[in-house]
Amino acid sequence: MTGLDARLTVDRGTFRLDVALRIAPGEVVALLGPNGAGKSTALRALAGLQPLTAGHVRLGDEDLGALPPERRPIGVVFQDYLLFPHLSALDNVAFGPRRRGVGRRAARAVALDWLTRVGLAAHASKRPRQLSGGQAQRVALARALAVRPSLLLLDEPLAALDARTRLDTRAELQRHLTAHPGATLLVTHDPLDALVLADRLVIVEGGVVVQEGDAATVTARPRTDYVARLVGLNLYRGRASGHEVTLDDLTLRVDDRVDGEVFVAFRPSSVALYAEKPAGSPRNIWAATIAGIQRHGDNLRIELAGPLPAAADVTPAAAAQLDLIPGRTVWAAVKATETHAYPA
Ligand SMILES: Nc1ncnc2c1ncn2[C@@H]1O[C@H](COP(=O)(O)OP(=O)(O)OP(=O)(O)O)[C@@H](O)[C@H]1O
Repeated sequence: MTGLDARLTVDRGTFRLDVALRIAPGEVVALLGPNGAGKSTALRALAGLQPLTAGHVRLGDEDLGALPPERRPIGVVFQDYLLFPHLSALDNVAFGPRRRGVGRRAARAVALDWLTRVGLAAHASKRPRQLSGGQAQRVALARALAVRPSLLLLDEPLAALDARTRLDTRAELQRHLTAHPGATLLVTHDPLDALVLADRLVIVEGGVVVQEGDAATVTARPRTDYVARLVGLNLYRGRASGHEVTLDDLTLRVDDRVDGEVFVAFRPSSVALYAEKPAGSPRNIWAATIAGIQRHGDNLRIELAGPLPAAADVTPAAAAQLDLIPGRTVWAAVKATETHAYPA
């Protein structure tokens, strides 16, 4: 198997996508980004469904640029699975091998093998409309893998599924991706899909890559507001000198020793709220206005406005005691040891 080396430049009206992507054989890369960032455009460009303005798509030594979509050694799973409605599950999966010149019987044998691997051998003769959403998605995966693609493209493969089915299908997908010897690109909105399924994250915003790396690094050191929200951290940019970081309206004391332009991040659960200003404390303390309150798992997530816009997680009991209502002023505190500062 060979890896992917792509430079994708695509102009679509006023939007320009310009990203470089390398994926090693066996590696799973998640492409994450907000709506309109260019994820689908990148996937379609790799599949040959969207012409490049400039750049290249190579798999090992092979240049795919001149190949039409159906001749590319690529398997694609779309969000809405796009199975052929008039073909059985078996023939849907056999379609790829048949198209690549495999005889009818042999193609069906390959298809049955793949349906067995995704646990659907008993449903081989069913039409797509007789399958559940999760089953149809597994048939789509079997169909994509049946051609043994050098590059597997997954476009929001779990987005159309309900929560329970999603959990099961994600676990199953993980098994198949681990076994897949080729490169995989997973386009997703869902940080959980990315963290569970991918070896590496590539984050695009406005058509360019804003951050990439393994999950541990990206989640510990977000570099944009979008990434910070994705991983659930408060994020600020400022100027550091020693253990002090000067932000727009506030100076934060941090544990890390840093100098120059830095990011400071901390968890919403690290922010404590008080009705009265806590006295004699080594913590960072600032006055904040409650801008919003939302449920967040078992806790409440409080949106704070003021000199340091932040999210704070508090227990419902604490919220009741503090009488947290929108518009109220509270004191927020975070310990230096709960912050994380790193070069910008
Ligand atoms: N048919 C089109 N013609 C012109 N511009 C388009 C077209 N489709 C999309 N775009 C532009 O391309 C940009 C990227 O769209 P794309 O669908 O790739 O984003 P995305 O990251 O996949 O978003 P989403 O998560 O919403 O699917 C959009 O901002 C949009 O302005």
